[in-house]
Amino acid sequence: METTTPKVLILDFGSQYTHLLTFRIRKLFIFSQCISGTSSLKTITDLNPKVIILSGGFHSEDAPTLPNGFIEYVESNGIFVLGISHGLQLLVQELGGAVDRGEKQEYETKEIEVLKESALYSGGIGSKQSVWMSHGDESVTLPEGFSVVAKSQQGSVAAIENPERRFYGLQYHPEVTDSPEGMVTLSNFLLNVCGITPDWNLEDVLEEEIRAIKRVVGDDAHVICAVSGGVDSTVAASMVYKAIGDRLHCVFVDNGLLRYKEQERVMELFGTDFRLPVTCVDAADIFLSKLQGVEDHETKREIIAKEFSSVFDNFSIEIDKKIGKKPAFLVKGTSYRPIKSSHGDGGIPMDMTLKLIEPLKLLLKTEVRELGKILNVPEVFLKRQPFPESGLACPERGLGDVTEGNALDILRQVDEIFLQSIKEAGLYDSIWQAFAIYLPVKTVGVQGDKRTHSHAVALRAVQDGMTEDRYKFERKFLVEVMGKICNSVSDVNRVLQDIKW
Ligand SMILES: Nc1ncnc2c1ncn2[C@@H]1O[C@H](COP(=O)(O)OP(=O)(O)OP(=O)(O)O)[C@@H](O)[C@H]1O
Repeated sequence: METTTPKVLILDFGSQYTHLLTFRIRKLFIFSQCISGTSSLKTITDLNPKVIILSGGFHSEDAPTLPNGFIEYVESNGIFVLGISHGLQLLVQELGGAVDRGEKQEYETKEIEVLKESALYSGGIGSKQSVWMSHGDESVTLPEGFSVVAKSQQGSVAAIENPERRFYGLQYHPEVTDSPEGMVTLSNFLLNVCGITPDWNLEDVLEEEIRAIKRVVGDDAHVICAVSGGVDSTVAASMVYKAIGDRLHCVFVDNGLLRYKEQERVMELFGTDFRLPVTCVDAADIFLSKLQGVEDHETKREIIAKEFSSVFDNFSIEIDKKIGKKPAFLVKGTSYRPIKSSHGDGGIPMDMTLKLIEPLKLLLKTEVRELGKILNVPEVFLKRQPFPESGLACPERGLGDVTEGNALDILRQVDEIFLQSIKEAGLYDSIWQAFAIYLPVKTVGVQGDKRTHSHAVALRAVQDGMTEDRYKFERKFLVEVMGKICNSVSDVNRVLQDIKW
């Protein structure tokens, strides 16, 4: 079975829920993949999907449209198409219908009524249901051959279909929990309407990836795996180890941008909890000297990527000296991540002589964790919260020149107090990612009985990596942590809470 060819291809037109949709469909044991709504027809046809979902998004004059020849391609290949929200309107327009800036703008939970029998609403869905609507435009004229399957309370179109031509549309978001019967509707569509067999599972993914790694690497070549101590690279390393055994050489780089005592902690984890062959390269001085005085995020990223590349190239030369065989490949653990991720990096591109292998790049972090369980990776790795490749210099953690004064020291101490307090309160496993942010500004405060002119820092915690919702701490917890930070980290007199939406 092909486990990495998507049966469902989602064209992303910018909705905040698109990645949730990808995840929810995979939870139905159907492999779905999301690509940009501006992708070319060739990119789409190369992926050879059985179903295409046009995601929601924002309507504007220059919003992307479907590529030329899209309708001819899907119809001549028997591909089913489902438009969701903005995607429904795109479909309507593309097929000759009309969409207008509606009077009935709906951004809330609404009741819809199913008006006719449809395979979309079989399996015990009531004729009335609550759904999450999020749209300003509405379809005023449907293309020929379409019928309205459901309407909202306000009388606007909620679901449409043209079964003969395999086109369907939902004006609401079935993937969010505010549409309680949405997942049954999606499952009806994929299983009953499109006839997809729900047979995707991570055991098969693992087997297929191991076969692919063996095929690419061959019987002789050696491989470097860049491990950060995080979930993804540990799982990737375990997977590659299973495929090629001792021809794998793992490297952990201390780039001077790691968290408090991270080098010792990670090396201890690899030494005691999980015996992978890991070498630690201390490159802190070189990374920090290159970053000196740099404030621009993009420049920081480029410098970090370049230095990582040269560390990996040098490591392969060292291995060559030791065993007389130069590794030809570099494995990275990069997993699939929502574009608007709080993670910060989005994967740093590398320029190296080594050929890159990213065996997890189509899997979501929750899926990587599942895969890790199958591979018996210890829980202590699997439960670790994500930490970006550019570390404390990531644009969301260290603003401005992170080498200035004691910025990194401050950031490490504040981050450590925050994370330890979260662990002591038993909250670590309920939070997707929590971290401190260094702000390059000084504020006036009163500490003890003297006025101080010290740094402000911020704290951020994300509840869920998919929706990016913030974690809602109890006020008492925050007051205590903030007090602890101001009392024990010299040079900090103000702590803010980051509640970025
Ligand atoms: N300090 C480091 N030393 C060696 N490799 C690293 C280091 N930091 C990141 N990497 C490599 O870069 C990849 C991408 O890092 P990033 O943190 O952005 O993504 P990730 O998918 O969360 O990975 P992980 O869960 O392994 O940290 C990692 O999977 C790993 O292969």
